[in-house]
Amino acid sequence: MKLNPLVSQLALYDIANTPGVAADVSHVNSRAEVAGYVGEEQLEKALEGCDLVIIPAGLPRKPGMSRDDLFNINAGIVKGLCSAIAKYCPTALVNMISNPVNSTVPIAAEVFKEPGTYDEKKLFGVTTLDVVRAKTFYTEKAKINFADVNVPVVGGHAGITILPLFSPATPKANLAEGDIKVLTKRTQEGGTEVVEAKAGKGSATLSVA
Ligand SMILES: NC(=O)c1ccc[n+]([C@@H]2O[C@H](COP(=O)([O-])OP(=O)(O)OC[C@H]3O[C@@H](n4cnc5c(N)ncnc54)[C@H](O)[C@@H]3O)[C@@H](O)[C@H]2O)c1
Ligand SMILES: O=C(O)C[C@H](O)C(=O)O
Repeated sequence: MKLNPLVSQLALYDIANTPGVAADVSHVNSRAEVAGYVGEEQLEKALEGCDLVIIPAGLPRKPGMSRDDLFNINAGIVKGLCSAIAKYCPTALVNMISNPVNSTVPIAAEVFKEPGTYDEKKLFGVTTLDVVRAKTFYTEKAKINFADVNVPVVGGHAGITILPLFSPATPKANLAEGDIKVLTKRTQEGGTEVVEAKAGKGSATLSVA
């Protein structure tokens, strides 16, 4: 976001350690001014005037966990943040990263419906990672150039709800049905692949960006 030329102000909010992250990010050479806010008492200031709110707050999975196992803790965190969004920047676009995305997006919708600020065109679950993975695995298997590869992915962001569509993928590669099954499964399990490789030290962060 700091590198995005459309961003003029970047407000970082966390319950801890924001000043350090904000100082670090502020040194990226782009026009966006960076401010760090820490703790609930500064949430109002962080959100005031925001056009876009990106929510990556909450627990990541550990090996052996499903995204649903994060529900109890992350649902509460998302609910709190969305209530504040409804109050302090009710017209902002909201990008939900916190898992389980299949549940945190509907939670956000319900929170926004209460004060009447819900707009289905302004609430998004972040599933770009599924597209990134599908493109990478397809490109490697098809032995084609990475430029201009397109693989649509529909559905949600957990296991079999992630549905990569390799048949209409371009450029066409005419992969065997068995290969498509393997690529589909690997895309659906991409998050688990990273969580297991990180062995308890978090989930995907680099491929997301
Ligand atoms: N949708 C996706 O593509 C995608 C990709 C990667 C991670 N995730 C999800 O994003 C979430 C965060 O993952 P991570 O690896 O960045 O975890 P992390 O532990 O590195 O960061 C989570 C941050 O949330 C903060 N936090 C906790 N409660 C908060 C609150 N009430 N308000 C604001 N901040 C709060 C923590 O202090 C921490 O800094 C997880 O649920 C993870 O599963 C989703
Ligand atoms: O898999 C996870 O827990 C994190 C994220 O949703 C991912 O797809 O990498």
